[in-house]
Amino acid sequence: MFNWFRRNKDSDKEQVKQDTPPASETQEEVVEEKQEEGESSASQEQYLEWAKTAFANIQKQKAGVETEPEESQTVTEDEQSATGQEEETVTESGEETPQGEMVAEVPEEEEETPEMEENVPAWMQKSDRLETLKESAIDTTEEELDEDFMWSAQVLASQGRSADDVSMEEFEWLKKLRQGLGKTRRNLINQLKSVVGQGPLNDDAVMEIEALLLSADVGIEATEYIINTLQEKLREEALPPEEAIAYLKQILQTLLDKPLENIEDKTFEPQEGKLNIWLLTGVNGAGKTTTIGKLAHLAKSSGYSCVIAAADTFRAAAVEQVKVWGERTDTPVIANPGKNTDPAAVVFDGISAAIARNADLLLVDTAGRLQNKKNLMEELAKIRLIIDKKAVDAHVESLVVLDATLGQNGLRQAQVFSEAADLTGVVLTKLDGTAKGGVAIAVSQQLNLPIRFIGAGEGIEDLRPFSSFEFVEALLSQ
Ligand SMILES: Nc1nc2c(ncn2[C@@H]2O[C@H](COP(=O)(O)OP(=O)(O)OP(=O)(O)O)[C@@H](O)[C@H]2O)c(=O)[nH]1
Repeated sequence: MFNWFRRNKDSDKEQVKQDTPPASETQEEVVEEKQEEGESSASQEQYLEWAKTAFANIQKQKAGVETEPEESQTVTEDEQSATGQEEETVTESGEETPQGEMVAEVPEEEEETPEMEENVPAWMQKSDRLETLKESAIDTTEEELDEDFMWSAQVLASQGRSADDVSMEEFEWLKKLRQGLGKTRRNLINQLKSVVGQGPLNDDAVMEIEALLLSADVGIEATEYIINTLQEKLREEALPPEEAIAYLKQILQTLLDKPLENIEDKTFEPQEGKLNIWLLTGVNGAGKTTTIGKLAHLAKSSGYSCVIAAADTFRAAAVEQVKVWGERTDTPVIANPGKNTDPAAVVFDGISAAIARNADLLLVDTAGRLQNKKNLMEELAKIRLIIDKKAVDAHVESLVVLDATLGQNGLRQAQVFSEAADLTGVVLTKLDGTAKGGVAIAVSQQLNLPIRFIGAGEGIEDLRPFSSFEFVEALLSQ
Protein backbone atom coordinates (compact mmCIF):
# COMPACT_ATOMS: atom_id res chain seq x y z
CA MET A 1 0.00 0.00 0.00
CA PHE A 2 1.40 3.37 -0.97
CA ASN A 3 1.18 5.91 1.84
CA TRP A 4 0.82 9.41 0.40
CA PHE A 5 1.39 10.99 3.76
CA ARG A 6 4.77 9.40 4.30
CA ARG A 7 6.15 9.43 0.80
CA ASN A 8 8.83 12.01 1.35
CA LYS A 9 9.31 11.32 5.00
CA ASP A 10 12.23 8.98 4.57
CA SER A 11 13.77 11.06 1.83
CA ASP A 12 13.53 14.39 3.61
CA LYS A 13 17.24 14.50 3.06
CA GLU A 14 18.70 17.43 1.28
CA GLN A 15 17.26 17.88 -2.12
CA VAL A 16 19.83 17.24 -4.78
CA LYS A 17 20.37 20.18 -7.04
CA GLN A 18 18.41 20.30 -10.26
CA ASP A 19 21.23 19.42 -12.56
CA THR A 20 22.76 16.66 -10.52
CA PRO A 21 21.95 13.01 -10.99
CA PRO A 22 19.71 10.97 -8.72
CA ALA A 23 20.39 9.90 -5.18
CA SER A 24 22.09 6.66 -6.01
CA GLU A 25 25.29 8.68 -5.77
CA THR A 26 26.43 11.15 -3.18
CA GLN A 27 26.77 14.75 -4.16
CA GLU A 28 30.56 14.60 -3.70
CA GLU A 29 30.77 11.66 -6.07
CA VAL A 30 28.72 13.56 -8.57
CA VAL A 31 30.91 16.64 -8.32
CA GLU A 32 34.04 14.53 -8.72
CA GLU A 33 32.54 12.77 -11.66
CA LYS A 34 31.65 16.05 -13.28
CA GLN A 35 35.14 17.33 -12.72
CA GLU A 36 36.58 14.23 -14.28
CA GLU A 37 34.34 14.14 -17.25
CA GLY A 38 33.53 17.80 -17.61
CA GLU A 39 29.91 18.49 -18.41
CA SER A 40 29.56 14.90 -19.44
CA SER A 41 26.46 13.05 -20.37
CA ALA A 42 26.82 10.92 -17.23
CA SER A 43 24.03 12.68 -15.43
CA GLN A 44 21.74 12.30 -18.42
CA GLU A 45 22.43 8.60 -18.53
CA GLN A 46 21.85 8.31 -14.83
CA TYR A 47 18.58 10.15 -15.00
CA LEU A 48 17.52 8.05 -17.90
CA GLU A 49 18.54 4.89 -16.11
CA TRP A 50 16.59 6.13 -13.10
CA ALA A 51 13.55 6.83 -15.27
CA LYS A 52 13.79 3.44 -16.96
CA THR A 53 14.07 1.60 -13.66
CA ALA A 54 11.13 3.57 -12.30
CA PHE A 55 9.19 2.83 -15.46
CA ALA A 56 9.84 -0.90 -15.19
CA ASN A 57 8.85 -0.76 -11.54
CA ILE A 58 5.63 1.02 -12.42
CA GLN A 59 4.84 -1.46 -15.17
CA LYS A 60 5.02 -4.15 -12.53
CA GLN A 61 2.68 -2.20 -10.30
CA LYS A 62 0.26 -1.70 -13.18
CA ALA A 63 0.29 -5.39 -14.00
CA GLY A 64 -0.55 -6.01 -10.36
CA VAL A 65 -3.59 -3.77 -10.33
CA GLU A 66 -4.87 -4.50 -13.81
CA THR A 67 -7.06 -7.27 -12.53
CA GLU A 68 -8.63 -5.03 -9.86
CA PRO A 69 -11.75 -3.09 -10.86
CA GLU A 70 -11.02 0.57 -11.40
CA GLU A 71 -12.82 3.10 -9.31
CA SER A 72 -14.71 5.69 -11.31
CA GLN A 73 -12.67 8.86 -11.43
CA THR A 74 -15.15 11.67 -11.40
CA VAL A 75 -18.47 12.50 -9.90
CA THR A 76 -21.19 11.83 -12.40
CA GLU A 77 -23.37 14.64 -13.59
CA ASP A 78 -26.28 13.07 -11.76
CA GLU A 79 -24.33 13.08 -8.54
CA GLN A 80 -23.43 16.71 -8.98
CA SER A 81 -26.82 17.91 -10.08
CA ALA A 82 -28.36 16.07 -7.15
CA THR A 83 -26.63 18.55 -4.91
CA GLY A 84 -28.06 21.64 -6.53
CA GLN A 85 -26.21 24.89 -6.92
CA GLU A 86 -25.48 27.34 -4.18
CA GLU A 87 -26.24 30.94 -4.90
CA GLU A 88 -24.67 32.78 -2.06
CA THR A 89 -21.44 32.91 -0.21
CA VAL A 90 -19.64 34.73 2.59
CA THR A 91 -17.68 37.81 1.66
CA GLU A 92 -14.93 39.54 3.51
CA SER A 93 -17.44 41.61 5.36
CA GLY A 94 -19.46 38.55 6.14
CA GLU A 95 -22.27 39.57 3.83
CA GLU A 96 -23.86 37.37 1.24
CA THR A 97 -23.15 38.09 -2.36
CA PRO A 98 -24.34 36.43 -5.52
CA GLN A 99 -22.19 33.50 -6.48
CA GLY A 100 -22.10 34.93 -9.98
CA GLU A 101 -19.34 37.30 -8.92
CA MET A 102 -17.10 34.36 -8.25
CA VAL A 103 -17.42 32.53 -11.52
CA ALA A 104 -14.53 30.14 -11.72
CA GLU A 105 -12.50 29.74 -14.86
CA VAL A 106 -13.44 26.66 -16.79
CA PRO A 107 -10.42 24.37 -16.72
CA GLU A 108 -9.13 23.82 -20.19
CA GLU A 109 -7.73 20.61 -21.52
CA GLU A 110 -3.98 20.79 -21.82
CA GLU A 111 -3.05 21.06 -25.45
CA GLU A 112 0.10 19.73 -26.96
CA THR A 113 1.46 23.06 -28.06
CA PRO A 114 4.69 23.35 -29.98
CA GLU A 115 6.03 25.29 -27.02
CA MET A 116 5.45 22.31 -24.76
CA GLU A 117 7.33 20.04 -27.10
CA GLU A 118 10.31 22.30 -26.60
CA ASN A 119 9.96 22.08 -22.85
CA VAL A 120 12.48 19.34 -22.39
CA PRO A 121 14.26 19.56 -19.04
CA ALA A 122 17.74 21.04 -19.25
CA TRP A 123 19.49 17.83 -18.30
CA MET A 124 17.86 16.12 -21.24
CA GLN A 125 18.77 18.78 -23.71
CA LYS A 126 22.50 18.52 -23.43
CA SER A 127 22.96 15.80 -26.02
CA ASP A 128 21.01 13.61 -28.34
CA ARG A 129 22.16 10.64 -26.33
CA LEU A 130 18.71 10.40 -24.82
CA GLU A 131 17.28 9.45 -28.19
CA THR A 132 19.90 6.74 -28.64
CA LEU A 133 19.23 5.36 -25.22
CA LYS A 134 15.51 5.48 -25.72
CA GLU A 135 15.88 3.46 -28.89
CA SER A 136 17.97 0.87 -27.14
CA ALA A 137 15.55 0.49 -24.23
CA ILE A 138 14.15 -2.98 -24.66
CA ASP A 139 10.78 -2.67 -23.05
CA THR A 140 10.37 1.09 -22.94
CA THR A 141 8.83 2.90 -25.86
CA GLU A 142 9.50 6.54 -26.60
CA GLU A 143 5.89 7.39 -26.08
CA GLU A 144 5.96 5.92 -22.62
CA LEU A 145 9.04 7.84 -21.59
CA ASP A 146 7.35 11.03 -22.64
CA GLU A 147 8.17 14.52 -21.50
CA ASP A 148 5.84 14.44 -18.50
CA PHE A 149 7.26 11.12 -17.39
CA MET A 150 10.84 12.32 -17.70
CA TRP A 151 10.03 15.54 -15.88
CA SER A 152 8.32 13.60 -13.08
CA ALA A 153 11.28 11.24 -12.90
CA GLN A 154 13.61 14.18 -12.48
CA VAL A 155 11.43 15.74 -9.80
CA LEU A 156 11.31 12.50 -7.82
CA ALA A 157 14.99 11.72 -8.33
CA SER A 158 15.94 15.24 -7.27
CA GLN A 159 14.20 14.61 -3.98
CA GLY A 160 16.43 11.68 -3.30
CA ARG A 161 13.84 9.06 -4.13
CA SER A 162 14.86 5.62 -5.20
CA ALA A 163 13.63 4.45 -8.60
CA ASP A 164 12.65 1.15 -7.01
CA ASP A 165 10.47 2.86 -4.52
CA VAL A 166 8.20 5.17 -6.48
CA SER A 167 4.56 4.66 -7.17
CA MET A 168 2.67 4.89 -10.41
CA GLU A 169 0.25 7.18 -8.58
CA GLU A 170 3.06 9.65 -8.00
CA PHE A 171 3.84 9.81 -11.70
CA GLU A 172 0.18 10.23 -12.51
CA TRP A 173 -0.16 13.00 -9.97
CA LEU A 174 2.98 14.87 -11.03
CA LYS A 175 1.83 14.77 -14.63
CA LYS A 176 -1.51 16.17 -13.58
CA LEU A 177 0.11 18.87 -11.48
CA ARG A 178 2.45 19.91 -14.27
CA GLN A 179 -0.33 20.00 -16.82
CA GLY A 180 -2.65 21.75 -14.40
CA LEU A 181 -0.14 24.52 -13.81
CA GLY A 182 0.67 24.71 -17.50
CA LYS A 183 -1.28 27.89 -18.05
CA THR A 184 0.41 29.76 -15.20
CA ARG A 185 3.79 28.35 -16.19
CA ARG A 186 3.52 29.30 -19.84
CA ASN A 187 2.58 32.83 -18.88
CA LEU A 188 5.60 33.09 -16.63
CA ILE A 189 8.58 31.16 -17.72
CA ASN A 190 9.58 32.44 -21.15
CA GLN A 191 9.17 36.07 -20.24
CA LEU A 192 10.98 35.57 -16.96
CA LYS A 193 13.87 33.94 -18.74
CA SER A 194 14.14 36.80 -21.16
CA VAL A 195 14.46 39.41 -18.42
CA VAL A 196 16.63 37.64 -15.88
CA GLY A 197 20.17 36.58 -16.66
CA GLN A 198 21.42 39.93 -17.89
CA GLY A 199 22.95 41.17 -14.68
CA PRO A 200 21.06 43.29 -12.13
CA LEU A 201 17.47 44.01 -13.08
CA ASN A 202 16.86 47.39 -14.63
CA ASP A 203 13.62 49.31 -14.10
CA ASP A 204 11.94 47.77 -17.13
CA ALA A 205 12.87 44.26 -16.02
CA VAL A 206 11.57 44.94 -12.52
CA MET A 207 8.30 46.20 -13.93
CA GLU A 208 7.97 43.25 -16.22
CA ILE A 209 8.60 40.69 -13.49
CA GLU A 210 6.22 42.57 -11.24
CA ALA A 211 3.50 42.44 -13.86
CA LEU A 212 4.10 38.75 -14.52
CA LEU A 213 3.95 37.77 -10.86
CA LEU A 214 0.92 39.92 -10.18
CA SER A 215 -0.94 38.48 -13.14
CA ALA A 216 -0.27 35.01 -11.70
CA ASP A 217 -1.87 36.32 -8.47
CA VAL A 218 1.27 36.05 -6.42
CA GLY A 219 0.15 39.17 -4.53
CA ILE A 220 1.83 42.53 -4.00
CA GLU A 221 3.80 41.77 -0.84
CA ALA A 222 5.17 38.47 -2.05
CA THR A 223 6.00 40.00 -5.43
CA GLU A 224 8.00 42.78 -3.78
CA TYR A 225 9.85 40.30 -1.62
CA ILE A 226 10.65 38.07 -4.59
CA ILE A 227 11.96 40.93 -6.71
CA ASN A 228 14.05 42.42 -3.90
CA THR A 229 15.59 39.08 -3.01
CA LEU A 230 16.34 38.29 -6.63
CA GLN A 231 17.78 41.72 -7.23
CA GLU A 232 20.07 41.37 -4.22
CA LYS A 233 21.47 38.15 -5.60
CA LEU A 234 21.85 39.49 -9.12
CA ARG A 235 23.76 42.48 -7.82
CA GLU A 236 26.18 40.12 -6.10
CA GLU A 237 26.57 37.72 -8.93
CA ALA A 238 25.85 37.69 -12.66
CA LEU A 239 23.73 34.61 -13.13
CA PRO A 240 22.80 33.15 -16.51
CA PRO A 241 19.01 32.80 -17.08
CA GLU A 242 18.85 29.12 -16.06
CA GLU A 243 20.58 29.82 -12.77
CA ALA A 244 18.56 32.94 -12.13
CA ILE A 245 15.39 30.88 -12.57
CA ALA A 246 16.81 28.21 -10.24
CA TYR A 247 17.40 30.93 -7.67
CA LEU A 248 13.88 32.22 -8.20
CA LYS A 249 12.59 28.72 -7.52
CA GLN A 250 14.47 28.73 -4.24
CA ILE A 251 12.89 32.03 -3.26
CA LEU A 252 9.40 30.73 -4.03
CA GLN A 253 10.00 27.52 -2.15
CA THR A 254 11.23 29.46 0.86
CA LEU A 255 8.07 31.55 0.81
CA LEU A 256 5.87 28.48 0.52
CA ASP A 257 7.68 26.73 3.37
CA LYS A 258 7.82 29.73 5.67
CA PRO A 259 4.51 29.00 7.47
CA LEU A 260 5.95 25.61 8.42
CA GLU A 261 8.87 27.14 10.28
CA ASN A 262 7.31 26.85 13.70
CA ILE A 263 5.25 23.78 12.99
CA GLU A 264 6.59 20.42 14.00
CA ASP A 265 4.24 18.41 11.84
CA LYS A 266 5.65 19.23 8.41
CA THR A 267 4.14 16.32 6.54
CA PHE A 268 0.61 16.37 7.90
CA GLU A 269 0.36 12.69 8.45
CA PRO A 270 -2.52 11.53 10.66
CA GLN A 271 -0.93 11.05 14.06
CA GLU A 272 -0.63 7.52 15.32
CA GLY A 273 -2.47 6.14 18.34
CA LYS A 274 -5.04 8.91 18.57
CA LEU A 275 -8.05 10.23 16.80
CA ASN A 276 -7.24 12.92 14.26
CA ILE A 277 -10.02 15.38 13.57
CA TRP A 278 -9.80 17.57 10.51
CA LEU A 279 -12.38 20.33 10.29
CA LEU A 280 -12.96 21.59 6.79
CA THR A 281 -14.37 24.98 6.14
CA GLY A 282 -14.67 27.33 3.19
CA VAL A 283 -17.20 29.14 1.05
CA ASN A 284 -19.65 27.23 -1.06
CA GLY A 285 -18.28 26.14 -4.35
CA ALA A 286 -14.66 26.18 -3.23
CA GLY A 287 -14.62 22.41 -3.41
CA LYS A 288 -15.08 21.59 0.26
CA THR A 289 -17.33 18.57 -0.17
CA THR A 290 -15.29 17.22 -3.03
CA THR A 291 -12.18 17.70 -0.91
CA ILE A 292 -13.73 15.69 1.94
CA GLY A 293 -14.42 12.85 -0.48
CA LYS A 294 -10.94 13.00 -1.96
CA LEU A 295 -9.35 13.16 1.50
CA ALA A 296 -11.34 10.14 2.63
CA HIS A 297 -10.09 8.28 -0.44
CA LEU A 298 -6.51 9.45 0.06
CA ALA A 299 -6.51 8.51 3.74
CA LYS A 300 -8.11 5.15 3.17
CA SER A 301 -5.88 4.21 0.29
CA SER A 302 -2.89 5.24 2.42
CA GLY A 303 -3.97 2.87 5.17
CA TYR A 304 -5.94 5.05 7.59
CA SER A 305 -9.47 4.31 8.68
CA CYS A 306 -11.80 7.21 8.29
CA VAL A 307 -15.24 8.53 9.29
CA ILE A 308 -16.98 11.60 7.88
CA ALA A 309 -19.26 13.89 9.90
CA ALA A 310 -21.65 15.82 7.67
CA ALA A 311 -21.88 18.90 9.86
CA ASP A 312 -22.70 21.33 7.08
CA THR A 313 -26.33 21.10 8.11
CA PHE A 314 -27.26 24.46 6.66
CA ARG A 315 -28.31 22.85 3.43
CA ALA A 316 -29.80 19.35 3.14
CA ALA A 317 -28.24 18.86 -0.28
CA ALA A 318 -24.79 19.32 1.21
CA VAL A 319 -25.37 16.34 3.47
CA GLU A 320 -26.58 14.30 0.52
CA GLN A 321 -23.51 15.23 -1.46
CA VAL A 322 -21.24 14.11 1.37
CA LYS A 323 -23.15 10.84 1.53
CA VAL A 324 -22.47 10.25 -2.15
CA TRP A 325 -18.76 10.65 -1.47
CA GLY A 326 -19.10 8.35 1.53
CA GLU A 327 -20.50 5.67 -0.73
CA ARG A 328 -17.87 6.20 -3.38
CA THR A 329 -15.07 5.90 -0.87
CA ASP A 330 -16.76 3.32 1.32
CA THR A 331 -16.50 5.65 4.30
CA PRO A 332 -19.16 5.85 7.03
CA VAL A 333 -20.94 9.20 7.00
CA ILE A 334 -22.49 10.45 10.22
CA ALA A 335 -25.37 12.81 9.53
CA ASN A 336 -28.48 14.03 11.25
CA PRO A 337 -31.55 13.60 9.07
CA GLY A 338 -33.34 16.72 10.34
CA LYS A 339 -33.15 20.03 8.51
CA ASN A 340 -31.00 22.79 9.99
CA THR A 341 -29.94 20.55 12.83
CA ASP A 342 -27.19 21.52 15.20
CA PRO A 343 -23.82 20.92 13.54
CA ALA A 344 -22.17 20.47 16.93
CA ALA A 345 -24.53 17.56 17.60
CA VAL A 346 -23.43 15.93 14.35
CA VAL A 347 -19.80 16.39 15.34
CA PHE A 348 -20.62 14.81 18.73
CA ASP A 349 -22.10 11.77 16.97
CA GLY A 350 -19.20 11.73 14.54
CA ILE A 351 -16.68 11.56 17.38
CA SER A 352 -18.65 8.75 19.05
CA ALA A 353 -18.71 6.80 15.80
CA ALA A 354 -15.03 7.40 15.13
CA ILE A 355 -14.08 6.28 18.64
CA ALA A 356 -16.35 3.22 18.46
CA ARG A 357 -14.72 2.21 15.18
CA ASN A 358 -11.25 3.03 16.40
CA ALA A 359 -10.87 5.27 13.38
CA ASP A 360 -7.68 7.19 12.68
CA LEU A 361 -9.35 10.16 11.10
CA LEU A 362 -12.62 12.03 11.42
CA LEU A 363 -13.29 14.45 8.57
CA VAL A 364 -15.81 17.13 9.46
CA ASP A 365 -17.66 19.06 6.80
CA THR A 366 -18.56 22.40 8.38
CA ALA A 367 -20.81 25.07 6.96
CA GLY A 368 -19.29 27.65 4.68
CA ARG A 369 -22.42 29.64 4.23
CA LEU A 370 -23.29 31.63 7.23
CA GLN A 371 -24.81 35.06 7.24
CA ASN A 372 -21.91 36.73 8.90
CA LYS A 373 -18.61 36.26 10.60
CA LYS A 374 -20.23 36.20 14.03
CA ASN A 375 -22.41 33.21 13.12
CA LEU A 376 -19.48 31.46 11.59
CA MET A 377 -17.37 32.05 14.67
CA GLU A 378 -20.12 30.91 16.99
CA GLU A 379 -20.72 27.74 15.07
CA LEU A 380 -17.06 26.84 14.82
CA ALA A 381 -16.48 27.70 18.46
CA LYS A 382 -19.33 25.39 19.44
CA ILE A 383 -17.85 22.59 17.38
CA ARG A 384 -14.46 23.12 19.00
CA LEU A 385 -16.07 23.01 22.43
CA ILE A 386 -17.69 19.67 21.66
CA ILE A 387 -14.37 18.31 20.40
CA ASP A 388 -12.53 19.53 23.49
CA LYS A 389 -15.07 17.81 25.72
CA LYS A 390 -15.69 14.64 23.81
CA ALA A 391 -12.29 13.96 22.26
CA VAL A 392 -9.80 15.41 24.71
CA ASP A 393 -6.80 13.58 23.27
CA ALA A 394 -7.68 14.11 19.64
CA HIS A 395 -5.34 15.94 17.31
CA VAL A 396 -7.39 18.67 15.67
CA GLU A 397 -6.62 20.52 12.46
CA SER A 398 -8.75 23.21 10.93
CA LEU A 399 -8.38 23.59 7.19
CA VAL A 400 -9.87 26.22 4.93
CA VAL A 401 -10.64 25.14 1.38
CA LEU A 402 -9.74 27.78 -1.19
CA ASP A 403 -10.57 27.94 -4.87
CA ALA A 404 -7.35 28.88 -6.69
CA THR A 405 -9.24 30.24 -9.68
CA LEU A 406 -10.51 33.07 -7.48
CA GLY A 407 -6.97 34.27 -6.90
CA GLN A 408 -6.78 37.24 -4.56
CA ASN A 409 -10.57 37.26 -4.04
CA GLY A 410 -10.39 33.79 -2.57
CA LEU A 411 -7.67 34.97 -0.30
CA ARG A 412 -9.86 37.71 1.09
CA GLN A 413 -12.52 35.10 1.87
CA ALA A 414 -9.92 32.97 3.57
CA GLN A 415 -9.01 35.92 5.74
CA VAL A 416 -12.59 35.99 7.06
CA PHE A 417 -12.33 32.33 7.93
CA SER A 418 -8.96 32.77 9.50
CA GLU A 419 -10.40 35.46 11.75
CA ALA A 420 -13.38 33.28 12.64
CA ALA A 421 -11.77 29.88 12.92
CA ASP A 422 -8.51 28.87 14.43
CA LEU A 423 -7.15 27.77 11.08
CA THR A 424 -4.11 25.56 10.87
CA GLY A 425 -3.82 25.06 7.15
CA VAL A 426 -5.15 25.47 3.64
CA VAL A 427 -6.42 23.18 0.93
CA LEU A 428 -5.99 24.84 -2.44
CA THR A 429 -8.35 23.46 -5.05
CA LYS A 430 -8.84 23.87 -8.82
CA LEU A 431 -5.23 24.51 -9.66
CA ASP A 432 -5.87 22.74 -12.93
CA GLY A 433 -6.31 25.08 -15.82
CA THR A 434 -6.02 28.35 -13.95
CA ALA A 435 -3.50 31.05 -14.77
CA LYS A 436 -3.61 32.11 -11.13
CA GLY A 437 -1.48 29.32 -9.71
CA GLY A 438 0.74 31.94 -8.09
CA VAL A 439 -1.98 32.42 -5.49
CA ALA A 440 -0.36 29.55 -3.57
CA ILE A 441 2.52 31.89 -2.80
CA ALA A 442 0.15 34.67 -1.75
CA VAL A 443 -1.66 32.21 0.53
CA SER A 444 1.55 31.30 2.33
CA GLN A 445 2.75 34.86 2.49
CA GLN A 446 -0.44 36.66 3.42
CA LEU A 447 -2.20 34.10 5.57
CA ASN A 448 0.96 32.57 6.98
CA LEU A 449 -0.76 29.21 6.83
CA PRO A 450 0.80 26.10 5.35
CA ILE A 451 -0.85 24.65 2.28
CA ARG A 452 -1.51 21.05 3.22
CA PHE A 453 -3.25 19.66 0.14
CA ILE A 454 -3.78 20.76 -3.41
CA GLY A 455 -6.45 19.77 -5.88
CA ALA A 456 -5.81 19.67 -9.60
CA GLY A 457 -8.93 18.07 -11.03
CA GLU A 458 -12.38 16.79 -10.26
CA GLY A 459 -11.41 13.13 -10.01
CA ILE A 460 -11.16 11.22 -6.78
CA GLU A 461 -7.37 10.91 -7.19
CA ASP A 462 -6.88 14.57 -7.95
CA LEU A 463 -6.02 15.82 -4.48
CA ARG A 464 -2.66 15.19 -2.89
CA PRO A 465 -0.48 16.43 -0.04
CA PHE A 466 1.28 19.63 -0.99
CA SER A 467 4.97 19.67 -1.77
CA SER A 468 6.53 23.10 -2.22
CA PHE A 469 9.39 21.61 -4.22
CA GLU A 470 7.10 19.85 -6.69
CA PHE A 471 4.82 22.85 -6.94
CA VAL A 472 7.66 25.21 -7.77
CA GLU A 473 9.14 22.78 -10.25
CA ALA A 474 5.76 22.45 -11.95
CA LEU A 475 5.44 26.23 -11.98
CA LEU A 476 8.84 27.19 -13.27
CA SER A 477 10.41 24.23 -15.09
CA GLN A 478 10.24 24.07 -18.79
N1 LIG B 1 -11.38 21.45 -11.92
C1 LIG B 1 -11.52 21.22 -10.62
N2 LIG B 1 -12.73 21.22 -10.09
C2 LIG B 1 -12.86 20.98 -8.76
C3 LIG B 1 -11.75 20.74 -7.94
N3 LIG B 1 -12.21 20.54 -6.68
C4 LIG B 1 -13.55 20.66 -6.74
N4 LIG B 1 -13.95 20.93 -7.99
C5 LIG B 1 -15.31 21.15 -8.49
O1 LIG B 1 -15.84 22.31 -7.90
C6 LIG B 1 -17.25 22.20 -7.80
C7 LIG B 1 -17.69 22.56 -6.40
O2 LIG B 1 -17.19 21.60 -5.51
P1 LIG B 1 -17.94 21.21 -4.15
O3 LIG B 1 -17.12 20.19 -3.48
O4 LIG B 1 -19.36 20.92 -4.39
O5 LIG B 1 -17.81 22.58 -3.40
P2 LIG B 1 -18.32 22.97 -1.95
O6 LIG B 1 -17.32 23.94 -1.45
O7 LIG B 1 -18.59 21.79 -1.12
O8 LIG B 1 -19.61 23.74 -2.28
P3 LIG B 1 -21.11 23.34 -1.97
O9 LIG B 1 -21.30 21.92 -2.40
O10 LIG B 1 -21.90 24.30 -2.77
O11 LIG B 1 -21.26 23.52 -0.51
C8 LIG B 1 -17.58 20.77 -8.19
O12 LIG B 1 -18.04 20.76 -9.52
C9 LIG B 1 -16.25 20.05 -8.09
O13 LIG B 1 -16.16 18.95 -8.95
C10 LIG B 1 -10.45 20.76 -8.53
O14 LIG B 1 -9.40 20.59 -7.89
N5 LIG B 1 -10.40 21.00 -9.89
